[in-house]
Amino acid sequence: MESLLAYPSAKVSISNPSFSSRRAILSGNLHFGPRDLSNSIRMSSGFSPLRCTNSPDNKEISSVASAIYEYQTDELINAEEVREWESGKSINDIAAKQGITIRRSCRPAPPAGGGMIPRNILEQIIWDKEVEVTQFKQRMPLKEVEHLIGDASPTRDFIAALKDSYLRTGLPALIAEVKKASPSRGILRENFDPVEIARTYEQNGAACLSILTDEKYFQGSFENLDKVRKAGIKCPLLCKEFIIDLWQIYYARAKGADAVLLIAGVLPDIDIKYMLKTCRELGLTALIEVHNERELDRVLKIKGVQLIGINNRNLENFVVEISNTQKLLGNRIQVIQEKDIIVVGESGLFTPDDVKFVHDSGVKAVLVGESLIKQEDPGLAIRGLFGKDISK
Ligand SMILES: O=C(O)c1ccccc1NCC(=O)[C@H](O)[C@H](O)COP(=O)(O)O
Repeated sequence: MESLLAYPSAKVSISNPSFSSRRAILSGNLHFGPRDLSNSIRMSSGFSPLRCTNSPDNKEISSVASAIYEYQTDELINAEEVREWESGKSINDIAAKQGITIRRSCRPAPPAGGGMIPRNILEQIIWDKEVEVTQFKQRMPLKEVEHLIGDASPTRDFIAALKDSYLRTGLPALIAEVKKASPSRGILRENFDPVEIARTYEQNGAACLSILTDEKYFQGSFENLDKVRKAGIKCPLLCKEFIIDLWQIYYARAKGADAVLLIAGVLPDIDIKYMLKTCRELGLTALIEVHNERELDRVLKIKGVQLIGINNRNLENFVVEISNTQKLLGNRIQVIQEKDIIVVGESGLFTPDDVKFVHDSGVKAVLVGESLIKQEDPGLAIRGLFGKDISK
C-alpha cells in the first residue's frame, strides 16, 4: 500500500521472481505499491495469500491490456531504485541521488534530546505527515476507503477543464486555491467558508479549484474537500496535500478529488511512477510539482506525465520568485509541447503583468491562492488578477 521507499525496514527480495509468480501478479488488480508487488512474489511461494483479485487465467483480460500492464509493472519491479534498495541502500540515500534533500522515516527529536532535527519547514511537514498518515490508516484501513470510493461520483476531467478555459479566454486557465492559512503567510482569511469561496471562484471564471486539506500547517481539511464537492460546484477539484503514501490518493478520491498533487522534491521517481499508475486506475489527474531544473528534468523523463506545476515558491525557505517559471521552462519548452504537457505557474502571482509574464514563459494555467483569498471579494479579485472578466 505505502510507497515503495517509505518503509525500508520491510525490504524483500524480488531479484528473480519466477515467470509464473510474475504472471500471477501481473494479471491481478494491483492496488498496492511495488514493495507490495515484491511481497506478493514471496507470498506466492507459500508465505501468505496473494492479494490479487483476478486469477492468472482470467480470460477477460485482453492480451493488449495485459501486455501493457506487464510492461509497466516490469518497469517498476526492475527500477534502479528497487535494485539499490535491495542491495542495502537507504531510502534517503536513494532519494538524495535524485537531488531530493527531504529525508524520510526520521525519528524527530523528543524534548529530552536525541533524534533528528528537521532542516526546513517542508521536511518538518513531511515528518508530521508520516505520523498523521499512519494514524489515518489505522483508523480507516484501505478496504474501508475503497468502499467509500465505490459510492463516489465519477471524477471530472481536470485537464480538459484547463484546456477549455485556455481556448475560451486565450489566457492561462485559473486554478483558484481555497486556503485559509499557510506556513509562510499565517492566517490569510479569518472569515473562511470554503464552499462560499469555491462558488464565487467558479462564478468568476476559475477553471478548476485547489482545496488545501492539510490541517496542521494550512488549516485545511478533507471535510472541506468533501463539502465543496457535495455543494454542486462543477469545477474539477485538486486535493492540495503532501502525498507520501498511496493511501492518501485513495482517500482523496473518496473525498471528491479529481486531481492530486505530487511533489517531486519529496518523492523519488519510482514513487511518482507508481502513484501516477494509481491515479490512472482511480481516474485522477496528477499535478506533479517541481521547483528547480533538476526536478523538472526528472519529471520530463517519466512516461505518462500530463500536468506539471512550476512552483515559484521555494518550499524550503519561502522565497518567491516568479522568474523561476521562465528560468525552468527556458529551452525545455519544445520538449514540453511535443509531449503535450500542460505547465501550471504556481505561487506569487498578484497582477495582470505577473500572469502575462508566466504566460509568455509558456504556462497555460496558473495556480493562485494568496492574491485572491486575501481580498474582501475573492471572486472580484479574479478580475483584478487578469485585468478583465474571464467568466464569459
Ligand atoms: O505557502 C507556503 O507557505 C508553503 C509552505 C510549505 C509548503 C507549501 C507551501 N505553499 C503551497 C503553495 O505553493 C501555494 O499554496 C500555491 O502555489 C499558491 O501560492 P500563492 O498564490 O502564493 O498563495
